[in-house]
Amino acid sequence: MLEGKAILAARIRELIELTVLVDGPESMFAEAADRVAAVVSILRAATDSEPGVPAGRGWPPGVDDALEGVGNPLAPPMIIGHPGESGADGEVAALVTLGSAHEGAPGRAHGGWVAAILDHAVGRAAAQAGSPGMTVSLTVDYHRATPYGVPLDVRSRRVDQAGRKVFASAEILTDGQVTASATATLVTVRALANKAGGERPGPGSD
Ligand SMILES: CCCCCCCC(=O)SCCNC(=O)CCNC(=O)[C@H](O)C(C)(C)COP(=O)(O)OP(=O)(O)OC[C@H]1O[C@@H](n2cnc3c(N)ncnc32)[C@H](O)[C@@H]1OP(=O)(O)O
Repeated sequence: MLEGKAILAARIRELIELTVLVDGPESMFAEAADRVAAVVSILRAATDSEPGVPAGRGWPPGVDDALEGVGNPLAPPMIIGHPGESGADGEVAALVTLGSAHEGAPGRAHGGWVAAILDHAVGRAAAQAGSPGMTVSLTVDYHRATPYGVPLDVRSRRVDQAGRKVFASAEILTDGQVTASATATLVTVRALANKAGGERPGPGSD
């Protein structure tokens, strides 16, 4: 594990939260922006990559993953349960805590983030069931407010399979109540199936 990267990402998440929450004089923002620019230049000096080029994160999800990567400041991150902690019948259990930066309607998580969590959860469930694939259809039902600032319990499972199509479902719960649920169709992709436990193909492989 890249511990230093995870620590940096955690600090950046804090920075994002505070940037959303804080109000203050222009001078404070200017000073903070200058200091952030200094940090950016440290990282820029260490890479030839340009922002926006494919990161080639590949498979399986790693430290830079968009949802569960502890080294990716955009990832909440989602903590996927150890197989031993999974729910019954091959359920995948995960925990995720969103913050103020993920707010949509006042006081509740943005529906897009809720959908992203559910999308990732069904992907994880398909992979755990031995059929890693890509989501081709995701139907989300928003039952009640999904809060931020508290750990959310995420459950997912493969429901069925027909040829390359994998059907999966997932829910987000808080205080034992389902706030959002999803059903999904994924299509198994040969490169993922071949590499589920091994090398990491680039994005767009099939
Ligand atoms: C472990 C970590 C989990 C990470 C989870 C991340 C989840 C994601 O974000 S995945 C990224 C978002 N999804 C995508 O980018 C997928 C975009 N789609 C694609 O690239 C292509 O559709 C691809 C490669 C998956 C499949 O293409 P292709 O191999 O040509 O399959 P295709 O023949 O069109 O379809 C296969 C089957 O799926 C069905 N299908 C395709 N699209 C849909 C759809 N939207 N709804 C229902 N069924 C569909 C087809 O009808 C076909 O069914 P059948 O076998 O019965 O004829």
